[in-house]
Amino acid sequence: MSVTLAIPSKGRLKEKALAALAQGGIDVAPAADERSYRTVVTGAPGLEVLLLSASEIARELRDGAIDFGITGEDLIRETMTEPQDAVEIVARLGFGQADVVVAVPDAWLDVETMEDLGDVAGSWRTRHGRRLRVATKYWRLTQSFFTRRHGIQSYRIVESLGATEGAPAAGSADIIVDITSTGSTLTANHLRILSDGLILRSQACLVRSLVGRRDPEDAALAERFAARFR
Ligand SMILES: Nc1ncnc2c1ncn2[C@@H]1O[C@H](COP(=O)(O)OP(=O)(O)OP(=O)(O)O)[C@@H](O)[C@H]1O
Ligand SMILES: O=P(O)(O)OC[C@H]1O[C@H](OP(=O)(O)OP(=O)(O)O)[C@H](O)[C@@H]1O
Repeated sequence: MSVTLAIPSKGRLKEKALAALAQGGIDVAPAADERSYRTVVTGAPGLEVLLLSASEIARELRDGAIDFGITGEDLIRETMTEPQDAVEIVARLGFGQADVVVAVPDAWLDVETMEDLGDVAGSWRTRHGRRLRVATKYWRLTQSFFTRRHGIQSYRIVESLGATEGAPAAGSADIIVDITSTGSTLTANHLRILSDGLILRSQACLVRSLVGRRDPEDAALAERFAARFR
């Protein structure tokens, strides 16, 4: 009988995820072999805690390869088309707060709103001979916000794997969609958030996978674990 929970193996969410579990009476210590991604858990019989990267946790929840995960809501929504069919957000944990936003160069004085951006995107091709380029690692969230929510059709996503805020200055994109918390990276790169450019307010969540069948004893154990954090 066992239930699996994955928590971030590194990065800004790791220590706070461990603290959130400790607050719920669950202590997680590294395995004897420090390079192992397994852990030693006390305070929750039958719970196995694994260390994975934050984005990997979202994928494993989607695929039903783990029962629970702690990761950012942005990664959950970016990884799944219909998150409500694949996962349940058991609890928002109050750390890892950051916003996914649309930001344009400061110099674009006439572009304040998504509607303004739609106008610019519409005429971009005629003026520049190519579509408006959006640098992001959030292509699913970007498409859904630009196309479905705001009816903007003419743009191209340039996939960015890091330092997204640098893309406009580097000339590899015109605008960006990225995560921000204090706003200092945007400011340092002379970028400004559109007034209605907030795509998602994200924070770290305890998430349960709804995918795959489990035996009744494991399901009961999973339910008791979820209830501790609801
Ligand atoms: N500046 C920030 N402040 C707070 N939370 C942030 C910030 N930037 C990113 N996050 C959140 O942290 C999570 C990603 O964590 P982290 O950056 O530690 O992972 P990562 O190491 O980049 O993950 P992976 O290796 O899986 O790509 C995301 O859910 C994101 O919303
Ligand atoms: O609004 P701010 O407080 O400036 O934070 C935003 C920055 O934080 C994250 O990057 P991070 O520093 O984690 O580097 P990363 O791109 O390697 O994740 C994110 O990708 C932004 O670039």
